Amino acid sequence: MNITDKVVVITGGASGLGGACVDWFVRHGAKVAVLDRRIPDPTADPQIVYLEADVTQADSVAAVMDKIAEQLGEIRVCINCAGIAPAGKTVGRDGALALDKFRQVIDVNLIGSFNVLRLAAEKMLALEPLDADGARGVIINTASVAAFEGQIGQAAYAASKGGVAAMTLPIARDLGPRGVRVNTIAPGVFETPMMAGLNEEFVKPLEQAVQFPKRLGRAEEFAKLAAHIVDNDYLNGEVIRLDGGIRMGPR
Ligand SMILES: CCCCCCCCCCCCC[C@H](O)CC(=O)SCCNC(=O)CCNC(=O)[C@H](O)C(C)(C)COP(=O)(O)OP(=O)(O)OC[C@H]1O[C@@H](n2cnc3c(N)ncnc32)[C@H](O)[C@@H]1OP(=O)(O)O
Ligand SMILES: NC(=O)c1ccc[n+]([C@@H]2O[C@H](COP(=O)([O-])OP(=O)(O)OC[C@H]3O[C@@H](n4cnc5c(N)ncnc54)[C@H](O)[C@@H]3O)[C@@H](O)[C@H]2O)c1
Repeated sequence: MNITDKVVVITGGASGLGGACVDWFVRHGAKVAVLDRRIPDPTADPQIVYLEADVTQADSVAAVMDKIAEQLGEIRVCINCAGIAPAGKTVGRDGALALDKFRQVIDVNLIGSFNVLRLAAEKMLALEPLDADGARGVIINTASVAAFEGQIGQAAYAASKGGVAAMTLPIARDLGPRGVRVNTIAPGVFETPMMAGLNEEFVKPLEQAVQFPKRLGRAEEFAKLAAHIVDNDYLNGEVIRLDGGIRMGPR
């Protein structure tokens, strides 16, 4: 799908990987709607609309989708980057992990992603096809390598990202007949404010665990893959690791 003048909804676009996607898609001529719980001072850029919303809230996200369609036009791409990655051992020094802590991670990362994509897909399915294939839209979710090799303290996070990875194909099967492609990126370890939450002593082993290049990923490298997924009409139903070949150890 050619991205010029298309409307792209990016959750978590106020920071990190989502923010890099905002920059990339604006630079390549898209109209971008940022859905985030933290909104920076709205830019003067007419190509970007910032909308404050919590991805876990059904009604507010539905209202925001309506606003985006009214303000920017037909939603053709939805990129789910909003997420949290708190750590907590199943049983830590303070005893069993509080269930609400586990629930919150699932709520934001898994349920929040589904909440947004289901409403974006509903908008896409009502649109005219863009080409002879019948393409109507593209959805990209964000999992993590933790979905496959979660570390100590990542039970909740890994479960949430495992769910994001696992739902990719069934949602692609649901939406394929109506021309919407669904893929998921599973990033390795990327230089973002989220990673800054991890003690430096824990980051070094992760950097060393990357096969090549031995460094953290750059947010623009994530955006470049997201852009390729949108551009390549034959990519569908896939979870794509973007990780320099890292296979994480227990810690
Ligand atoms: C409440 C703690 C705040 C932690 C913030 C976490 C931010 C996470 C940011 C990640 C964002 C990127 C996510 C992305 O998808 C990619 C990845 O998944 S990269 C992998 C990210 N890894 C983690 O998030 C690991 C999470 N786990 C931990 O941080 C810890 O295990 C813990 C849950 C905080 C528990 O640690 P402790 O309470 O210290 O208990 P332990 O028994 O495990 O510690 C014993 C001993 O080992 C040392 N240690 C603990 N964790 C690590 C580690 N990850 N690397 C190296 N060493 C570790 C710990 O210091 C103890 O040493 P001691 O004090 O006994 O000398
Ligand atoms: N940074 C990494 O190494 C890495 C690796 C693998 C996967 N990921 C995933 O990539 C995504 C982006 O991570 P990042 O590193 O850019 O993090 P980040 O913390 O820089 O950005 C996350 C954004 O999501 C927003 N957000 C969080 N909860 C929200 C909610 N309930 N509603 C709306 N917005 C919400 C935050 O406000 C923030 O702007 C996350 O899903 C994360 O789990 C990150």
